[in-house]
Amino acid sequence: MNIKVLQFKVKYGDVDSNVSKVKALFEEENLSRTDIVVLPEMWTTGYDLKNVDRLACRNLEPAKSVISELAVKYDVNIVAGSVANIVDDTDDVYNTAFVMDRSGELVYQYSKMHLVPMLDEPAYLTGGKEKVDTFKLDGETFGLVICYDLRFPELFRDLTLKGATSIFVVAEWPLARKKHWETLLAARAIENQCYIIASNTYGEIVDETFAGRSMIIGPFGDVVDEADDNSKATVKGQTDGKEVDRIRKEVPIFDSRKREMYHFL
Ligand SMILES: NC(=O)CCC(=O)C(=O)O
Repeated sequence: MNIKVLQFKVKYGDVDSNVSKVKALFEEENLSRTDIVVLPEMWTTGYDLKNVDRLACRNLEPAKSVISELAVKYDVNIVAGSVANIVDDTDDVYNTAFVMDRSGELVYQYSKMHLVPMLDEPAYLTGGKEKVDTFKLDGETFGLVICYDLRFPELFRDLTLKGATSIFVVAEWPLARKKHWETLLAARAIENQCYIIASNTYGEIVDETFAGRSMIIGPFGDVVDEADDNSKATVKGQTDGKEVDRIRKEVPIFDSRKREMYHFL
């Protein structure tokens, strides 16, 4: 699968501008041989949490329709990062990631379960109550987590044991913890012998500076491609199930596991 991760600067609290930017980026890219396009976390609003009740999508709209149209227009699957989202006529706002296939159909959605205290999410958002699951795009099995979830290896192991050979991490990860971002992404790839496809925003956005460094890491921990920490970029790479099989034969950790010896898994 040919993947493109779009690294761009999310505009704080300006849904219209962010939607226009995403449409323009799709227009700019040559997507004729791309299978999956990936966006970052909270791309419609940024971390404007004080206004999130007013800015949030409702049942993923209008973001879902925009992404659906782009998927059909460019014949591409889209891992549409995440958006602030309210379900039906409730008051709770979730940080919800979603995925649309080439025909513009919703394939998967997941609301972030680990809310990040360092960005004040628990004060404004409600944590997702559904477990993560895998989903298929063009016959390949994927997983998806959101930003702070990166610090919880249990999720990645769950997804890998359910058959994911590539896991997306959609994020707005601050520069202050860039080292953690790079190290944990590599660790999750190495320990699960899978591709990690990570999208982030960059630069100073009101009171936080984000780390950029969107990247694709292979199942042996090698960086396939990465963006720098302070500019717009497109990160490109391919996933290959045969490479995952090869690495898992070479270092057979899944055969060596001792499930009965672990307290939690
Ligand atoms: N948006 C996030 O979840 C940021 C996570 C973060 O800052 C960290 O884990 O460190």
